[in-house]
Amino acid sequence: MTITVAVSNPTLFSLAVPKPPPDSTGYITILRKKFLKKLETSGGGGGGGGGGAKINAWVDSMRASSPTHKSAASLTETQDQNSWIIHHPSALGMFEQITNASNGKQIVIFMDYDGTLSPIVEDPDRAFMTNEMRDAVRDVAKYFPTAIVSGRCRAKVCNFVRLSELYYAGSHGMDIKGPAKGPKNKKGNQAVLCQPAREFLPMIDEVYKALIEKTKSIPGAKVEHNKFCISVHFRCVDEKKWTVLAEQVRTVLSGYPKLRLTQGRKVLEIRPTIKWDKGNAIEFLLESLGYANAKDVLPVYIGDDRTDEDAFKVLRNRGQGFGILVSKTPKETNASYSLQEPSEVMYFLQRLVEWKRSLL
Ligand SMILES: O=P(O)(O)OC[C@H]1O[C@H](O[C@H]2O[C@H](CO)[C@@H](O)[C@H](O)[C@H]2O)[C@H](O)[C@@H](O)[C@@H]1O
Repeated sequence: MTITVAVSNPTLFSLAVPKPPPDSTGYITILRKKFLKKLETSGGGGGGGGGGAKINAWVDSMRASSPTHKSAASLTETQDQNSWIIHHPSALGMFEQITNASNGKQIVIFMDYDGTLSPIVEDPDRAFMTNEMRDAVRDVAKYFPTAIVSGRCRAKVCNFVRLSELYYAGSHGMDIKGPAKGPKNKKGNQAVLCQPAREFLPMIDEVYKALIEKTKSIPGAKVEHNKFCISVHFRCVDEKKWTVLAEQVRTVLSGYPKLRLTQGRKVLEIRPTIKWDKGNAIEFLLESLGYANAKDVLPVYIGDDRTDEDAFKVLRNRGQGFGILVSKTPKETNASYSLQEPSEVMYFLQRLVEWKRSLL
C-alpha cells in the first residue's frame, strides 16, 4: 500500500538537528567519539515463577540496566564500543545503502514508541513526543505504510502520537488496529485487526489490581495497565528496594502460570505466555498489507528495547529489510544498524521523506 498524498509544506525541513557531514565515514567517526563519552550497561530478561535464585537473577538484571552503574570506559570496553559501531553502523551513515536496497521495493516503516520516538522520562504518563517528531512521522506515513509497535496499551500510544493515518500495535503487538481512515467493517466501525490474547483480559485486570495492592508500600513503584499486559516500573524506586519489589511481583505471578515476565528499561513487563510478540505483530502487519511472501517490500524497524529484538529477528530471518537499534551504548542485538537517540530517529525519518520527494 502506498499512500500518495501531495506534500505542501517544505518548511518542515528547517531541521533542529544538525545535519551530519555528507560523507558517511566521517559521520560514523563523530558518532564513535560521542559513543566513548558515555558508558551504560544493557538490561536483562527473565522468566515468570521461580524462587530465590530467580529473584537474584531478576535483581541482577534490574541492576545491570541501571544508569547508576555507569563507569569510566576501560580500554577493552572502548574497543568493544568501536567494534560494535563498526558492526552496527549508524543508519544515517548507511542511508544511501538503505535507500539503494529499496530499489523496486515498497518501504514499510515500523517504530517503537518509548525511547525511539520519545525520550525516556521518569513519569511514563509524560513521555510526550515533540511536535517536530510528530511532523516527521506524519510525513513518513504519506509515502510509506507506517506502524507504531509498542509495549504500551494501544489507546495510550495513540494518544501520544495522535496520527490517525498510522497502524498501531499496542501491548507488545497483542492489540493491532489499522488506520482510522482505512477500511471499515460491516457495522461501519473501524475493524480491530488482531487481538490474539483476548481471553487474558480478566486475568490481566486481576493481576493489575493485585500488583497495585502488593507494591503500594514501595515508594516510586508504578504499575501500568497496558490492556493485554502490565508494566511494573522501578525507575523511581530506591535500588535498596528492588529485591523487595521483585519478590512482590514474583509472589503475585506465582498464582498465574499463564503469565510470563520480561524486562525492559527499568520496567518489569508481565504478559500472557502465548507465542505472540512484536515479531509476530510485524509479520501480521506485512501480511495485512499484502506482503506476506513478497520480495518487493523493504521493512525497516526502529526500536530501542529488548522486546524490539523479536522484530529485528523476524527481519533477519526473512532476510528482508533492516532493524535499527536506538542506543548510545553497545548492546547485543539482531539489528543491522543503529541510531543514538530519538533526535537521530527524527533526522533519519526526515531524510527518508526528503529522499522520497526527490524521486517524485
Ligand atoms: O515497547 P515500548 O513502546 O518501548 O514500551 C516499553 C515500555 O515503555 C514505557 O516505559 C519506558 O518509558 C517510560 C517513559 O519514558 C520510562 O519511564 C520507563 O522507565 C521505560 O521503561 C511504558 O511506560 C511501559 O509500559 C512499556 O512497557
